Amino acid sequence: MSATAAALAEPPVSPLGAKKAIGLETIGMTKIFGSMVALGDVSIKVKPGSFHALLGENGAGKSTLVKCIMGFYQPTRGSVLIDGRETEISNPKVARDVGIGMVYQHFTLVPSLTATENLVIARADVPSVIDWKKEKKSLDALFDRMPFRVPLDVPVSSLAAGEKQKLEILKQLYLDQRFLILDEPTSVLTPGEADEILGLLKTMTDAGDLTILMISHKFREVTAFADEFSVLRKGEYMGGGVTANVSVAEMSRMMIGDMKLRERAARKTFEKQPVVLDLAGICAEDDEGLPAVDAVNLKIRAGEIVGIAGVSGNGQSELIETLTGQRDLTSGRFFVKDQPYEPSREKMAKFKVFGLPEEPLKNACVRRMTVAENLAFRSFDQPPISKRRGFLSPGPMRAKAKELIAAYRVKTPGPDEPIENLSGGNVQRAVLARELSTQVEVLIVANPCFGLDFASIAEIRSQIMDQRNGGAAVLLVSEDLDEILELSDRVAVMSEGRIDYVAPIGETDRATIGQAMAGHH
Ligand SMILES: Nc1ncnc2c1ncn2[C@@H]1O[C@H](COP(=O)(O)OP(=O)(O)OP(=O)(O)O)[C@@H](O)[C@H]1O
Repeated sequence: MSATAAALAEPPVSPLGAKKAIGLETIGMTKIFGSMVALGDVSIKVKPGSFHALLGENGAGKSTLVKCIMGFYQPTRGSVLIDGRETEISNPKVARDVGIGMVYQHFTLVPSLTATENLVIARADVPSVIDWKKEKKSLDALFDRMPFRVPLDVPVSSLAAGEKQKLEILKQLYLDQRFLILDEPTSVLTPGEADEILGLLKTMTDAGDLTILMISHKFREVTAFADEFSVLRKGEYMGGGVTANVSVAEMSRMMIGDMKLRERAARKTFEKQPVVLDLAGICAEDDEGLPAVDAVNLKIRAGEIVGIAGVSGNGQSELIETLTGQRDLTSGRFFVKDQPYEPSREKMAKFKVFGLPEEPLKNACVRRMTVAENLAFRSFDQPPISKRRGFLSPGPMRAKAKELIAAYRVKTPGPDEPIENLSGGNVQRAVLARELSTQVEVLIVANPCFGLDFASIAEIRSQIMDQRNGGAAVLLVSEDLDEILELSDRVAVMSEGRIDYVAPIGETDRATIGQAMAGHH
C-alpha cells in the first residue's frame, strides 16, 4: 500500500505544535550506480521519539541512504515506511511535506538576511506581501516554546557557528519537520556548542516531539546522546541496537571489521633545526575587501608542526589561501629556506610545498575529471606520466593512481571514476594521497580530518607525523583543538587576523589556548 503525504492521518497534538515525532523504516533499500552497489538491501528502523545514530566508515553508504530517504535519489529497490505506512518519496518536496527535514554539515542560510527573514522565506506558503511585524510576533511566540533561541534581528553572518547551527535546526522545527536527519551536525562547532545543541535536541526526542537520525563519526557524541544506532559497511547493514548495551570497541569492529589500525607514529626528537617556512608580516583581505590577516609573523623549522588554533572565521582560511596561491597578499613576504617564495605551481614544485586546503573537492580537484587525472595534478608534466612535454601517458598515470588508491585505501570503483562520485571522505583521502606521496619540505594543511572516519583520522595523522619526522615544516590549521594538541610541537592562536600567542606544546594548556582564542591575550 502506498500513501501520499496528504493521505497521512493527523498525528496527535504536542505542546510544541500540531505534530508529534515521526517513526521511519527503510525496507531493503538498494541503490546501484552503474556497476557500483552503493547500498545493498538496507533495512533500518528509527523509532518515533528516538535519537538514532547512523555510523559507518567513509564510503559506507550513509549519505546515499539518507539521500534516498530525502527523495534526492530514487532507490533502485526498496521502500520507506513512515509511521508504519509505505510512503513514496519521489522528491525532497514530498519529504518535506511528510515532515522529514535535513540539517547539513555546512550552513544553508542566507548570510546577509536576518534569522527572521531566513525562516519566513524558507516556508512553502510564503505570502507575496509579507507582514513582517506579524511574522515576527508569531516567531517570538513559537520560540518561547523552543528549548533554545537565537537573535532574530541581526544578519546571520554576524552569528557564531553554534548559533547558525541552532538556527538551521530551528528552521526545520519552524517548518514543522518532526523527523530530522543531521549530517555530521557538529563538525563546525566547538565541543561545548556541540554538547549544548545535541543535549537540547535530546530533550526534544525524550519528550516525544522529534525523532533524530544523526550521521556521526564521533563516538563520544554517539554514546552520550544516541539511544540506538545502526552501522553500515560497504553499503550493507552490519548491525545496531541500543547504544548503552554496546561498547565503542564493538561499534568500531562493526564499522571496519578486523582491520588493524595503523600504530600512531611516534614523535621524533630533533636538535634545533633550520627555519624552513618564514611568514614575514603577512597581510590579506577577505572577499569583501576587509582586513582578514593582520601582520602575521611565524617561522616554522624543519621537523616541526606548528598548529594554528582559533575560532573559525578569524583569518585562518585567508592565511592558508595566501600560502597556496588562492588569495593575494596586501603586504608581507614568504620565504622558504631563506629564499623568496610566491605560491605559483613552479615555485611549489621547486620548494616542495604541498598542501591540503579546506573543501578539497572544490579547492583541490577538478570534479568531473577522473580519480587518476586528479591524482596526477602534481606530476602530469614529468616522466613517466609525460614522456614528451604535452603528451600524457595514460598507462603510467593509471598505474600510479592504482598504487596510491591502494596505499591510501581510497574507495573508488577504479581510477577512471569521476572524482565527484566519491564519498566526501574519500575525496579527502585522494587529495592527501597526491600531496603526501612525495618528499615534502613544507606541508600546509587545513582541517585535514574534517569528515573522516576514526580509522582514516588515525592514518592521516600518522602520515602528517611521518612527514614531520622526515624533516618537513608543517603548518596545521585546525578547528579541532584535540588535533592541534595531539600533533603540534608549537601552538599559535589566531584571533581577529592576528597571531599574538605562540607557545611550545609543553608550556600551554587548553584553558590558556581557549582564552587566547577568545582574544584575551
Ligand atoms: N552519484 C554517484 N555515482 C557513483 N557512485 C557514487 C555516487 N554517489 C555515491 N557513490 C558511491 O557510493 C558509495 C557510498 O558513498 P556515500 O557518499 O553514501 O558514503 P558515506 O558513507 O556517506 O561516506 P562519507 O563518510 O565519506 O561521507 C561510495 O563508494 C561512493 O563512491
